[in-house]
Amino acid sequence: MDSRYEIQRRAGGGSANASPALGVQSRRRKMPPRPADYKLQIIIIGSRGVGKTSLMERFTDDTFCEACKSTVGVDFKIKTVELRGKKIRLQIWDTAGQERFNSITSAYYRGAKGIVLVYDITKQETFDDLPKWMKMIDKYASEEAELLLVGNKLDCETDRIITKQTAERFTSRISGMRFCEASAKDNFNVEECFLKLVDDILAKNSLTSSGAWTLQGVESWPMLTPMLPTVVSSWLDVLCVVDHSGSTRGNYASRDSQQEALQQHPVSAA
Ligand SMILES: Nc1nc2c(ncn2[C@@H]2O[C@H](COP(=O)(O)OP(=O)(O)OP(=O)(O)O)[C@@H](O)[C@H]2O)c(=O)[nH]1
Repeated sequence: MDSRYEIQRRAGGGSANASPALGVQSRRRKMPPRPADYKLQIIIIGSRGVGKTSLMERFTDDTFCEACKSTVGVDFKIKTVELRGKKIRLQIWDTAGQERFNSITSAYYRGAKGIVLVYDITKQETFDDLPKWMKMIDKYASEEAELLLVGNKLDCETDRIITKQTAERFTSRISGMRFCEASAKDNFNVEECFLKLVDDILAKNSLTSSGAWTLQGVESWPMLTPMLPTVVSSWLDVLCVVDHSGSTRGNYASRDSQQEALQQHPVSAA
């Protein structure tokens, strides 16, 4: 197969009566965190119920939801990591697995530097669906995107249907695709998988080339900056806060609003 399947200002700071020690501490608190050097987008795709949201939430918040609602359209979360001496802000897009949302989710493939394709090791049909997802990748994603196949729900070993070897065989047919197994529930191998993907992206893209984005700060959004929670500072985050009343995650279920957003703020800098 040839195609590639926060600083809140603390009260007390600056008081003339404050002890010298407190003054030092207060000044320290005012030091802003070092800004991220780069921003990358990662998209998580795969069939319904395989654990895409769970993997994202485990990686970004270290939480697990036993009875999550199915994703509608797309959601995202932000996580900042340090790799290769650089601070990288990851924008992780979690897509709906239901086919009826494909027309919405497909618009998010193009800006992604990394694609996480997930199946459930206990559900044959989610593995059988992989070629269909590869077609989506071929059609909508950048050829430069790094691919990672994740067999999720490894805690359910006794119910395993898809062997590791079967998945490795599938992966070997796809140029450059990596494979790992993980459990969002047990927090097994989740961070490792994501970090490996990010490292691959960094290795492939020169950090100073157009392959990675130089972070654009919120300074260019003076009217909106006071509205932003700490973790939300890019233009796209601003857009989502406006749309979703302070939520740190976005959700676009409307194709019109999504297209409008993409037109006003192109996701890809390529
Ligand atoms: N045992 C086990 N259950 C998991 C794991 N990851 C997710 N689940 C469960 O699987 C179900 C679906 O998880 P989600 O994260 O919502 O799956 P999704 O792929 O985002 O689903 P859609 O949004 O419908 O596409 C939920 O009941 C989760 O609690 C895991 O690693 N192990």
